Amino acid sequence: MTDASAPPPDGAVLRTAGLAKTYGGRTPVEALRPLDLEVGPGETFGLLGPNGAGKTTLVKLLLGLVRPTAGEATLLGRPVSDADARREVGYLPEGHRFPPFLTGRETLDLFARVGGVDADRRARRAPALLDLVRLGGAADRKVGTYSKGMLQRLGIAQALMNRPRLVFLDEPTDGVDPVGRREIRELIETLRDDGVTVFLNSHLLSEVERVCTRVAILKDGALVREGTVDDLTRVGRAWRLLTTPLPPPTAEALGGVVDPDPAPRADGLALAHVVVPDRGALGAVLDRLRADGVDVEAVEPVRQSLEELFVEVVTHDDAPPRPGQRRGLEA
Ligand SMILES: Nc1ncnc2c1ncn2[C@@H]1O[C@H](COP(=O)(O)OP(=O)(O)OP(=O)(O)O)[C@@H](O)[C@H]1O
Repeated sequence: MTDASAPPPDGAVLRTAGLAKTYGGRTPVEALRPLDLEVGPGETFGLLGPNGAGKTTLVKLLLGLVRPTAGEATLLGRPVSDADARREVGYLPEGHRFPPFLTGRETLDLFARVGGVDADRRARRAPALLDLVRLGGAADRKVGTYSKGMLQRLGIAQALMNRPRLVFLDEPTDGVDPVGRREIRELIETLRDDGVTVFLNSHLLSEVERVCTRVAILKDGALVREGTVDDLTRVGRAWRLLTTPLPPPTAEALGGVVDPDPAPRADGLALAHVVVPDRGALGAVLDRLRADGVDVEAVEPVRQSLEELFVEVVTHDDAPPRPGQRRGLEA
C-alpha cells in the first residue's frame, strides 16, 4: 500500500492513498470508496461526477473538514490534519455568501483578517488581488450591487489572499453568464501560468474541458475515469483522415479498416474513418495509401466531447447503488 504521508518524491501537491469515507447513521452511506489520487504542481485538475458522487466529500476530506474512515491524504507533502498543510491552500466554497453592505475591498480585508493574514500583508495583497480579478474599479462598491460573476471573482480573490500553492474552486462559474465564465476561465489560466495548482469542482463540462489538464470522474463514490482531457476524449483507436480520393483497388484492399465518407467535398479531398488496433497499424495504412499515390493531407484522432464521455460513463450503470444513497436530482 502507498503511504500518503511520505515526502512526495515527484513533488505531488495533493495525494490520497486508500482515502475513504462512510457516513454513519441508521443507513451508512459509502460516500467515497478507497481512492488513490495524485495531483502534480501547476496542474489544473477537474473533479467531475453526478450529484451525490462524492465530490464534496472528497474536497471536505482534503481540507480536513471531515475525518476519513480509512486511508490518508496529504497536501503539499503534509497530512491534511496538519494546520500547516492548509496554510498554503486556498478555498472557494460552493454557494459562498458575502455581507451585501460591505464593499469588495472591505470584504477581502474581513475574510483575510479572519483567516489570520496580518495587516501589512492584507494592505499589500488586497489591491493587487482586486486588480487581478478585475474588480479594481468596483473595489469600493458594496457587494450587494455586484453581479454573480463579480461575486465569484471576489470569492476567488478571497481564496488567493494567502498566496496559495494549491487552490480549491468549488463551482466557480455557477450561475455566471458566458462572459463572466470566460473571465473566470482566464483567471484560472493566469493562476496556472503562475504555477498555482487548481483543483476545480464543476458541473460545467465545457469549461472543464477548456481549462483542465487532467480530470477524474467519480461515480457512486468510486473513481471510474482519470486521465488527461486529451486521452480521455479519444474514441477508441479511431482516426479521421483527409486524403485525395482513394483509387478503387486501394479502397477495396483497405476495405475492413478504412471507411470512406460518401459525402463529396468541395475541395476534391475525401474524408475517411480508420479504426486500427494501434499506431503501428495506422502507420501501415498510411504507408499503403502513399504507396498507391494517395496524398494524406491530415490525420487526427476521433474525439468526443468531455460531456459525451461523462454522460456515457455515468449512465453506464456498472457500479452497485450504495445503501442510503441519494440519487440524481433528488440531491
Ligand atoms: N453529512 C452527511 N451525512 C450522511 N450522508 C451524507 C453526508 N454528506 C453527504 N452524504 C451522502 O454522501 C454521498 C456523496 O455526497 P457528496 O455531497 O459528497 O456528493 P457530490 O458529488 O458533492 O454531490 P453534488 O454534486 O450534489 O454536490 C451522497 O449519497 C450524500 O447523500
